[in-house]
Amino acid sequence: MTVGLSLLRALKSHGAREIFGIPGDFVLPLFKQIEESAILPLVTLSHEPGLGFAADAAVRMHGGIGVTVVTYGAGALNMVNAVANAYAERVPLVIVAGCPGALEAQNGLVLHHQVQHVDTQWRIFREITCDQVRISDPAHAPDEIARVLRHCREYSLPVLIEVPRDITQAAMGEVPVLPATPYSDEAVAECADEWMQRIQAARHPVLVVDVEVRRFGLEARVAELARRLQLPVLTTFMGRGLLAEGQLLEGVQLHGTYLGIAGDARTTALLDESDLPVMLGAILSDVNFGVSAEKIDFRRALIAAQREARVGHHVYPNLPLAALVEALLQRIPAATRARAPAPMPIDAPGGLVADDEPVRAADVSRAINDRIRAHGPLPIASDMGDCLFAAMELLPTTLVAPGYYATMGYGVPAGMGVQLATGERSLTLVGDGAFQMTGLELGNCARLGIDPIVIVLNNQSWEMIRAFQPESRCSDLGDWHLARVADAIGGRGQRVRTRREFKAALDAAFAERGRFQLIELMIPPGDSTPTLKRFSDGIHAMRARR
Ligand SMILES: Cc1ncc(Cc2c([C@H](C)O)sc(CCOP(=O)(O)OP(=O)(O)O)c2C)c(N)n1
Ligand SMILES: [Mg+2]
Repeated sequence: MTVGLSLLRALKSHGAREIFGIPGDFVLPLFKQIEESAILPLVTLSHEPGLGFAADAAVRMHGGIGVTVVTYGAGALNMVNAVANAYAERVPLVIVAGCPGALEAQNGLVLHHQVQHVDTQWRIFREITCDQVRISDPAHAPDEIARVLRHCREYSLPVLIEVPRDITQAAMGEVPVLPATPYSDEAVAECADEWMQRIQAARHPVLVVDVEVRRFGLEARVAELARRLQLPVLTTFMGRGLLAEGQLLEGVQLHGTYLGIAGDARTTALLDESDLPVMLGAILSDVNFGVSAEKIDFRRALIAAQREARVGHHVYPNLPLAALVEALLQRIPAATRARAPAPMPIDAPGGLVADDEPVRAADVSRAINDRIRAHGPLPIASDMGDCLFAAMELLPTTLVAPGYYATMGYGVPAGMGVQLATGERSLTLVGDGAFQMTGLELGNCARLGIDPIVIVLNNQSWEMIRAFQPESRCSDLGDWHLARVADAIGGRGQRVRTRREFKAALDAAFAERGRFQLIELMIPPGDSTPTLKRFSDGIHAMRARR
């Protein structure tokens, strides 16, 4: 077997479902084997940032690992921001990057795509991946690749595999799937005992769930834990959309998303006034917890994330989240206790009034919630901008978004990745500024056989920038007539100004299959969702207090 085929088989055996790639001369030998072997389907897009975001969203939906294949230098370095997003948001993404062969790397000439050093790509990716391997010696490479792929899965973080272009055809053995990294059952039991003692002694415990619960496929088990513990449940900003699938919510007291000063006061109080936050898979980020008026004292919390568990000041290292969840479940009788009070109705506006009033940012969640109430949840991708705050106003539904890393450009490629991964039509929320960055990837939909629906909140500005710094004039973007752009690249564009037009356009978009749909909402400049307004008011108020 060749290096290329063995690597492709290994990616598949470790949970890859497809390859997102853009070729270049440093990876053409590998591309040839990808296409000839068809071990994994190949999806090509137009620009590496979009490629990385699409692969990120796909693996968030189907689990396993995501895979991108890019050329050396110009390709891989063009994807750095998308990989950084995956690292920050704990996404298991494999970057297979071409690199120079051994001989050409030493022939004394500076190579095309090379930067300061022939290893610059490697050095940059060490900062945004948890492990790396360069396949330079096929005799030892299988074990090294196995180690890297296990790290990708077990830490749910990106990894780099460099493939020198002169080695792709060399012979290499099978890459083993290593057994799970061992950990101490005793430590898990001791931690679970300690957590249970504290949970039973607490007066107002609250369960907070975040992205690692999905990354490790634990939503059903965590929902069962929530049912048995009978605790109120909150998601973090990043964890919005967790437990939203199907029956997961049965008997779970999901009270919505913690938004601190920007959220519903009763929901916020569940965490701010809790004497024991139990935080599963939580990233302690400013977006998740920085908007708390009462600075949360995490020393009184129980926190399990990044393969360790914390209790007060001490830490249990090398403790997988799945093992802890199972150990906790073993300590709680399955018999359901007295029904706990029903959760508070999730603060989700509905009831779009389809009249001739100008459409506003607040109407986005109203219209989508009406759709969810009438037709059930649907997978949603959101970009960064006020659209992400609109996504916080939605009823429980699957959501992929750069909730913590907060990069623009994620939405459109992510919505495409969602449909490519699940076959389900996705709905994407994106601002006009972010659409300008990666929106043209939609031109690939016809070739890929997908038909996502995209709602662009076109306020003709970087409105969030203006919200944070009103005096900035750099935020004006002008009118790009994005509905016409959609028509030009194979979709159907509808530009709407009133709420009546919005409702009609949304109904028409869902009614038509076979081409992507773009609804361009002409939002009045200066308008924003109530959630963004509360966030920015709250942040200004907190800054004023400091
Ligand atoms: C790649 C990238 N560049 C810059 C930013 C900074 C930034 C925001 C955050 C603060 O980092 S929000 C925002 C404006 C977004 O404009 P648009 O997509 O039109 O959405 P809206 O008009 O709803 O704001 C920028 C430039 C970013 N998050 N990501
Ligand atoms: Mg905008």
